[in-house]
Amino acid sequence: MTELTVETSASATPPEVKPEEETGVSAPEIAVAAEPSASDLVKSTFEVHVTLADQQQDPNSPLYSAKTFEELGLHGDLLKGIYDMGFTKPSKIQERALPLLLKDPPQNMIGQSQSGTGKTAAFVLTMLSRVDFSLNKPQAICLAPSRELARQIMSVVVAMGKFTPVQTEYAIRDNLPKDAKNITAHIVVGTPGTMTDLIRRRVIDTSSIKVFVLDEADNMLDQDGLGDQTLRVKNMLPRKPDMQIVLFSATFPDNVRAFANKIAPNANKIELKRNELSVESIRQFYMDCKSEEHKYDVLVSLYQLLTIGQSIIFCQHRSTADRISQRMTAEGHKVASLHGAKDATERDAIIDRFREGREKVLITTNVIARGIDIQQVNMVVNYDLPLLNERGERGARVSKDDQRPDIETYIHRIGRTGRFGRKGISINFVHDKRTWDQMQQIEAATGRHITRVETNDLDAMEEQLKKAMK
Ligand SMILES: Nc1ncnc2c1ncn2[C@@H]1O[C@H](COP(=O)(O)OP(=O)(O)OP(=O)(O)O)[C@@H](O)[C@H]1O
Repeated sequence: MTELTVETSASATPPEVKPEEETGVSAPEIAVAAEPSASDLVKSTFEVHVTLADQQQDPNSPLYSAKTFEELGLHGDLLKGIYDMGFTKPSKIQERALPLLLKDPPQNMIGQSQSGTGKTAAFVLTMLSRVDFSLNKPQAICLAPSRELARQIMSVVVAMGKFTPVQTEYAIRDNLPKDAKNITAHIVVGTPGTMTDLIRRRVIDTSSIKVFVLDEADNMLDQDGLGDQTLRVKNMLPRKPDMQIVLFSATFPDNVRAFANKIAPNANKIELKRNELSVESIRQFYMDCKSEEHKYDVLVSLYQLLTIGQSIIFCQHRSTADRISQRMTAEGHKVASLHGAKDATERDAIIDRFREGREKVLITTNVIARGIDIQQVNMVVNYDLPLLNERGERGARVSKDDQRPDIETYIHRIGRTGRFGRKGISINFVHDKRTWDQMQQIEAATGRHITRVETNDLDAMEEQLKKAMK
């Protein structure tokens, strides 16, 4: 391996790995308490349960925990990429997941960790370290639920693989010419519909694929949403024993977990406790609005606060996102709006401008509720709470009478702030008994308190929220 001289500012005191008392799960399992580290931005404490596929092995063994990137046996070019990105030591999830992901023979992984804790680097490193760069064929496929997230994942592949000869290609809509032939890139990142299309048309030859990654896996396997297409991709991959299937998300609701176990059999598992699904560094608030119309006035009164850092406003429908962004723009406020009805080029331009900080306020739908990592976002507003329809489906139209909040989407939405230990605030707008009840259900399910913010006294409101942002 190439020798590296690495400057690190970290004086990491590795947290102790503590054996867990009886957990009630048949396979070996431990709890790892993540302790605050002065040199690290990850200050939250949370527990993960590690369950090894091989029940003869001890998950408590140092073999399954890496306090440094060096001890993972990565190629020097990859280590260089990691340090070039400014990472000095593995985050909690990386510490636990990477030894399992990189082990030979390859094993499947179902990994859960809170939003903004570094799951992407874990699966990107897995793909990069398994690819044979001398073979010009696709060897790793990664699927994500939106083009925005696929593009972001690709930027991590490119940054981390900067010192390697890795070649990459997108499988996202309107990216390749219609007559594109035979992709020779090593790693292909995309959305399930376009990936299916490219494999079917034999533009992607899957015979050498050895790593299959699903980011936001619960969403990708959601049988009412992307599940069918994801399954189609999976079924077109070669059936070989060393195929590594890697599923990651911050949420794995019970109904998806069973399906995940089928898709990734005999997987090593890292799981979060049910009431530790969202990070502590996100302070959650709500505002009592008098009516649907009053929600707009309250949003406008927040404008100064929204632009202190950057903020994302989530609406249930594209039409609402368009309506409020047009109205705010007409009234002289600078806001951008992004949703799935816009064309690909426009979507790319909008998210890129927001990423560069050229737009401060982004009004959007669930399309970017998951995965998007923009560290300057310190505020998320749920203009509408995320809802499921009466059949428990997300993404489909929800009528006024539907009652159930979409807890998973809520957790992902607020996770757009408070990235990697940074502070962030989220504000829910409630305006009647129905939305109040929905918020109560969210509070109960996530186990995190949601504090009321004064809407009548603007100065008091600003003071309260500014304090929480510091
Ligand atoms: N070891 C590390 N050291 C420093 N920063 C890191 C490290 N690992 C990841 N990060 C940074 O942490 C941020 C969040 O990481 P990432 O986007 O992978 O989170 P995630 O767990 O996938 O979140 P989500 O569930 O929202 O998708 C990124 O900006 C990433 O660059």
